Amino acid sequence: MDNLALMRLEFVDFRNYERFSLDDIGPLTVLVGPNAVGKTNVVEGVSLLTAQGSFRHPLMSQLVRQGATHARLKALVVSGSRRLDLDISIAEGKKVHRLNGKAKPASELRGLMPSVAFTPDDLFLAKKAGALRRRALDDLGSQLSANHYLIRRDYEKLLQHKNKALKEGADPLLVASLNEMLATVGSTLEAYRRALFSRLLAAMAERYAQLTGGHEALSGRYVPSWESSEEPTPADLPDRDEAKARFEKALERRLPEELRRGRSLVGPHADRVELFVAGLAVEDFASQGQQRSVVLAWKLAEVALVQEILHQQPILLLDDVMSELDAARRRALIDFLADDIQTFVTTTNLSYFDDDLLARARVVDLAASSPTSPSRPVAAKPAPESQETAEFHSSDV
Ligand SMILES: Nc1ncnc2c1ncn2[C@@H]1O[C@H](COP(=O)(O)OP(=O)(O)OP(=O)(O)O)[C@@H](O)[C@H]1O
Repeated sequence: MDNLALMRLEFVDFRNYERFSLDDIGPLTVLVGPNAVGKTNVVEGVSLLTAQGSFRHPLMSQLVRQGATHARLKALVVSGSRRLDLDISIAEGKKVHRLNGKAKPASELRGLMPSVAFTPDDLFLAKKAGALRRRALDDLGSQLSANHYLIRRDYEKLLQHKNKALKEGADPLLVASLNEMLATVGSTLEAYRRALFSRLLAAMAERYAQLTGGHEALSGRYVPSWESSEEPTPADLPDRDEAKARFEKALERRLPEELRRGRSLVGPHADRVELFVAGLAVEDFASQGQQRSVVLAWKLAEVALVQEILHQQPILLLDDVMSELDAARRRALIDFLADDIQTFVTTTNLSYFDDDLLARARVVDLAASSPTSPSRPVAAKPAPESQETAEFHSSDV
């Protein structure tokens, strides 16, 4: 396994930071501070530099500090004698990625230094079988395979084009010709998603069993929008050619309805990613605790898949999730951190962490160096020896 490590971070005019830098980053960094100090912004910066995208899916302009014209993010990543300088500049709605000073398309950089983020919003992964689960699959797939990223991007462009045409009451012949392209691109995207979901599900089921003592089984299926959710199990899904043929038929069948309603009704944007605990749909039947275990299993499975497919340890970004988990699930997550996965954790309160973990962590108090909230001690636990502050200047917002 290749173990690239993030050694240095630097932001200029990114989110609330005029300047932020962190050096000599170790295996475990705990970013602590009160609400709105900029904890999520730091892990978002790491996500942009590593996953080449943000788990918040913001507009480009939102990343640039209010009042500034452009933002710059830099990271130094090292593995033995290998050294990578990653750099992103954002200005006028454009993002330029550089590797060792050379501009590169983001699609070439994905997977180089992958990361897995776990944020409170991920808890919604357990609540609905639609958009969020599809997006989580595509975000993971985009880091694991440049093709997944490109095919998803092409599909979204085509879909936008088709929706615009439908809205403007375009000629059915134009829509039919767009459908031809959609069938090819859409069935490929679906094939990527289905293959990825089947691997993710296997890893999730294993982790779910570990988290719950094996008392109940987690299962799931990927249901294409052209399929009835009542019938098939994943094993029954057809091969790629047959799937494309069925998708084409559904596009043809539903064209009159699409023309009438002015939007696209069938395709991977409407597929369902279904999950069941003991045979019952997670979003409808699972308890809050079961839903949290499902999400934790999903995230741990993402880490496992990155290791398995890219032979690379991902960086783990845990944004304010400790407060969302109960003691048992917190323990499970902390035990997982014992592995050699470079991790950033944000929290408002260090009491969620035990002494063992704090002893091996570097605790960075983001409030201590802020000009708007001058040095204050971190609450709840005595500051460990390694506690320090980051060098930064936040804006007045
Ligand atoms: N483009 C921007 N320019 C200036 N400030 C911004 C920009 N984007 C976000 N902010 C500000 O950054 C601040 C910190 O946000 P962040 O989400 O990192 O907080 P946090 O420390 O994670 O807080 P919480 O504990 O409440 O989640 C917020 O007050 C937000 O308004």
